[in-house]
Amino acid sequence: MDQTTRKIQPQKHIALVAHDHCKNSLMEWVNIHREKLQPHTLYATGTTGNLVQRATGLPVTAMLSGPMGGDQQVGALISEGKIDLLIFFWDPLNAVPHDPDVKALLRLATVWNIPVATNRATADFIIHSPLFDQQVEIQIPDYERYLQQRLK
Ligand SMILES: O=C(CO)COP(=O)(O)O
Repeated sequence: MDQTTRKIQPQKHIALVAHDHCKNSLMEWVNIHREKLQPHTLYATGTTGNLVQRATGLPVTAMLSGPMGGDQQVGALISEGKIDLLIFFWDPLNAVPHDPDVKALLRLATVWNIPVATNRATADFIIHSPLFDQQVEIQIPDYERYLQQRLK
């Protein structure tokens, strides 16, 4: 796949997602890093978003709840280049009914090469990275060229 680049702006669009047993941990993490997260635009799946907003007062654009399609909505935003960073505390110890959606979300985050934290330690590394508040250029699939080649 040919690659092109996309600029991630200093003010980022960040998606927050947590499975039920991980929600407290995510809310605690957001509270700890409230000041750092404040200038950025937050998105989330339904329950996570409402809980984060209630617990921290930060504005969050909430999609549908995960099992009802929220993971897919976040994945669609990633495919459209509208999400720059995914913080997804997924639960490795409990099954969820929408496991294919979880996989699809993680897959699209990898396809579009955005930074992803799937646990708290990685989220800490990302938020403490000097790149967190900077403009960053990432490599992404060159979709225009991909389409042109398929239409030849
Ligand atoms: O299920 C989720 C992610 O797979 C999260 O959904 P909620 O934020 O609605 O709980």
